[in-house]
Amino acid sequence: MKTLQDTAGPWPIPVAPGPVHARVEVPGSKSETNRALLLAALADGPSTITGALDARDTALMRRALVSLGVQIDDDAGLLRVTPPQRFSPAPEPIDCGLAGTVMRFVPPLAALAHGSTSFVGDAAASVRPLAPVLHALRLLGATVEGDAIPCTVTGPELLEGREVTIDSSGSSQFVSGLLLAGARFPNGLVLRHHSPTGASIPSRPHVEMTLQMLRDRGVQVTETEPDHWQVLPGPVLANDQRIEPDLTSAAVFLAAAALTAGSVTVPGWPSATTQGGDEVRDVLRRMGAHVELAGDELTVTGTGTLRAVDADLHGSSELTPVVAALCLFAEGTSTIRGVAHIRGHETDRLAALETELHRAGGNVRQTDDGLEIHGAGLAGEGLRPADLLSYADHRLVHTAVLVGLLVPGCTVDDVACTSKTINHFDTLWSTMVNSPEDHR
Ligand SMILES: O=C(O)C1=C[C@@H](OP(=O)(O)O)[C@@H](O)[C@H](O)C1
Ligand SMILES: C=C(OP(=O)(O)O)C(=O)O
Repeated sequence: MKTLQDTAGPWPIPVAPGPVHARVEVPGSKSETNRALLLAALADGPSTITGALDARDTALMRRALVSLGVQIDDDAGLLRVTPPQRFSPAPEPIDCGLAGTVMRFVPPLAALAHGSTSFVGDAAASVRPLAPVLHALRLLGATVEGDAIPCTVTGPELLEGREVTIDSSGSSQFVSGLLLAGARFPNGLVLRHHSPTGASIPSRPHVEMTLQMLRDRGVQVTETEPDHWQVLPGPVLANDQRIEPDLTSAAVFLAAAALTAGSVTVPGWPSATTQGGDEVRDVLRRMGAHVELAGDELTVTGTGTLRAVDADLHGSSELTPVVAALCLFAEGTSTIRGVAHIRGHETDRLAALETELHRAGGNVRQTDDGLEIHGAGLAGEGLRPADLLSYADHRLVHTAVLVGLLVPGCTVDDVACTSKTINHFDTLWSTMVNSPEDHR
């Protein structure tokens, strides 16, 4: 089996030899891990984190925090995080890679260091929106050069501001990043979202995740009215956190069951969660799959029927690339709506999905806020083998492997970019596709 290490060129996507039957242990949530790391760095004493995701985005977060003076020890997967007395400016530019959570969550923390910290990233990072966070830091009293990656944040002796209004319709991470550090600003934080066009904050469950993790650490944060938060200044209490599996990462594996009339089980599924990826259960059910949560095991069983769906993914926009692949094989015309802002994700996902699904013969059109997909049915009528492109976007690889699962002869150019959220994705995927039935 070819793995990332020996794959230089396009990766031949494994074709389903029949129904996929597998049990897949999905790594920890990127969103929870990076919040837990950041909050541990801001805490009043050492914290531990178990089940943390170990992938590129979390490695970048760890390195960023260490360069600001945080100590992180890895004891066979148990992370011990010890905050410094006071953050020190990073001696070298902080590499954000293509991680939204690093580029939006770390600058507010860097503003607490007295001195200058620079931020750099992958080529595509510089077109991801960041200005609202940097604008807020200026209002709070930091000096900021730049409006995107690369940029430099210089913290004063004391941040004197308190009230900021930003437009967070481009990403929920703007609000999350400011709220996460808010209790450590000397005057706390009063934060409002206001969009001149009336556009709302996307990926709302991620804001709930931020609020819940703050409250779990004793931070007093209230949503005084819709889109208006107040964070009181005070300590962030150290704690010990266990990270849930990443439910958005799980989606691509579960989708394989729906596409092949197979059955995929993901253990560790939380009964209650703030992860937007949990929405995948509802989408799969509405498309015709059988979805069952027994204890903490989620099993999706394909029924051989895949119905078109009208899916508003405004709250769970990360799911769009996987849902788009499912819609490609559905019976009838599907609509994905509410996700205009994913043009600012790792790539312009609406344009990329339109182009790549076309490449495989799909009948797909991007709309103002989503996609319209005329499904080819599970028989894949009219679809053809294609050399699919990923645009350095891990979730475009997820789309590609689902297309190639049913359309023999497809490749994807950069399977290695999946390491953003899943290490060794190619091995995990090939193993799942080729699992013998008795390995359920
Ligand atoms: O806060 C977070 O951890 C995230 C928020 C969401 O961002 P957007 O609001 O930009 O969609 C999500 O898509 C991203 O993958 C992770
Ligand atoms: C949008 C995503 O990532 P990021 O955290 O970099 O915004 C994603 O993982 O789908």
